[in-house]
Amino acid sequence: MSERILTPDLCVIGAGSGGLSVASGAVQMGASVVLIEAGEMGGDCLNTGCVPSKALLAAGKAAHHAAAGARFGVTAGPVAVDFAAAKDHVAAAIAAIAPHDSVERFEGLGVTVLKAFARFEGPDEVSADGTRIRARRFVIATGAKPAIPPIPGLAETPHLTSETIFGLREAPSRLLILGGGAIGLEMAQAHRRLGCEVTVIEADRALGREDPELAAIALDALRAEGIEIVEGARAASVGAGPAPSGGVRLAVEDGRSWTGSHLLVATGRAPDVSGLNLEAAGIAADRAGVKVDAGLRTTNRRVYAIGDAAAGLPAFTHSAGWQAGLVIRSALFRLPVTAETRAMPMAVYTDPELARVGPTEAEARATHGDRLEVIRVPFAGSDRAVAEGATAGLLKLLVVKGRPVGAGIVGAQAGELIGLWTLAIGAKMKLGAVAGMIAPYPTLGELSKRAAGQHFSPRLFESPMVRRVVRLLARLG
Ligand SMILES: Cc1cc2nc3c(=O)[nH]c(=O)nc-3n(C[C@H](O)[C@H](O)[C@H](O)COP(=O)(O)OP(=O)(O)OC[C@H]3O[C@@H](n4cnc5c(N)ncnc54)[C@H](O)[C@@H]3O)c2cc1C
Ligand SMILES: NC(=O)c1ccc[n+]([C@@H]2O[C@H](COP(=O)([O-])OP(=O)(O)OC[C@H]3O[C@@H](n4cnc5c(N)ncnc54)[C@H](O)[C@@H]3O)[C@@H](O)[C@H]2O)c1
Repeated sequence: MSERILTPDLCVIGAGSGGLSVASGAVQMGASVVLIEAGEMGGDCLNTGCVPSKALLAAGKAAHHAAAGARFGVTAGPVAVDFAAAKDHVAAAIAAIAPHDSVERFEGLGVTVLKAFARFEGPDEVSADGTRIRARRFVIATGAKPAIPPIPGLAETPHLTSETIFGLREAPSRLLILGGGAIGLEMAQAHRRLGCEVTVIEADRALGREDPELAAIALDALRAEGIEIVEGARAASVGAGPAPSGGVRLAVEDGRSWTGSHLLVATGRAPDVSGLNLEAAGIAADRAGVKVDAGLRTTNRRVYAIGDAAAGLPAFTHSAGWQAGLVIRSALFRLPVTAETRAMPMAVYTDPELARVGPTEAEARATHGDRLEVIRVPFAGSDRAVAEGATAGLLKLLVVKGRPVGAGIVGAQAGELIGLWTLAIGAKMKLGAVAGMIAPYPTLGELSKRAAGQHFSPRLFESPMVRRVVRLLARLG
């Protein structure tokens, strides 16, 4: 049988958040596109990442609210959790979104989809299950995999990762979670609220990349729900738990140990470029991922890399989607692009949520020194937060010369609230625009207006000059 040879404008490897966005955008703008996917269409986000994690958190939230109505004068009977039914909700959420990412939809758009594993055969050729693709441009969008640390005993001990935990049909009675980052804490709260005992063991600081003042509010809330979060505890060994209960035993460097029915390893993710034969195409990569320049080109100028597979870029679905847009501009329209992450937001979807755009206070202080102004607005000052009993929260705004450079929010709806600051920072708006905005009352959105207003209040309310002008005008009648 002779080999099939395809010669599209664009060949995209990986049909996850990044690859799907490039393929659909490019084909709808008239490019011929081949999209190659070895696993499930939709990649990590749809199948083992964002969607199942947010669906499981939603199930946990339902259980929590059912049990927490007494302060509103609402009580029901004892709350019963059917863990398998919660997993049915997770599966239903994936199934509802899957058609949007499906082979059928993409072929309907005109993309040639190959369900196969891709590897480079040379600088301008990729092969996939007997098909050779010689494209004008290639995009590597192969994502990342859970990174499993070399802890003695871990490889031999059954453990879960984000790729397997959503498949559990029975609730773990006692879940140990290694790693207090986004995955560890989202999974901790979802499982705790669905009735599991949960301990999180973190080598450093939980939510360690976030502002400690904001992280502390989220961590206090999680601890108050009964989640044990142990910080500064680096795992030293893993093995079977004591008979007869068995399970898993995890020991940390200072000698303490915990036993659990299950262990989730959530210690970060590693770019997935194995088997791509990058050397054949002259593409440099290391443990951080495929090396890219500011225009997302690899060391082979025909080839771009985006998303979790690319080194040094924020590893989120919205980040991969935004990079896809840049690649389309560069590859199809030959316009110069720069992957500048100044206005890249992030959110951790625990309750309360924690969201940020721009640097943390410490990072901004290192860059701007004394020019940095820090404005804090507690959620307790929001009438809406009081009405809803959601006063645990803080908005922290970082300002330099009258413009916002960063915002961090912990509290209800933080992931939604960060949108305004993402726009303001991205568009380099002045704070006056946000201070002058009319926010509906009572909304949490008023917190943003109030933060911007706080920048002006000393200049308005404590200024002798303003007082003199007002008195003068009053005398003039
Ligand atoms: C538990 C969890 C929760 C998350 N929650 C969020 C969230 O709430 N918000 C958010 O923004 N991000 C979240 N993320 C991160 C998000 O899922 C990733 O950043 C995003 O999926 C990266 O997209 P990508 O296109 O780079 O890779 P992926 O979506 O992983 O897609 C890569 C695809 O490439 C395929 N592939 C790999 N190698 C080959 C090959 N050689 N040939 C053919 N195909 C190949 C893979 O099978 C895969 O389908 C979460 C991640 C996890 C694990
Ligand atoms: N809401 C979201 O946007 C969201 C949710 C989940 C995942 N994600 C993406 O997935 C990525 C991976 O998430 P993650 O939580 O696995 O990684 P992470 O890097 O955010 O956190 C991993 C944590 O594990 C700790 N750790 C590492 N080795 C350890 C050891 N031996 N013992 C104890 N602790 C150890 C680290 O100190 C770190 O705090 C995130 O960075 C993010 O890009 C995003």
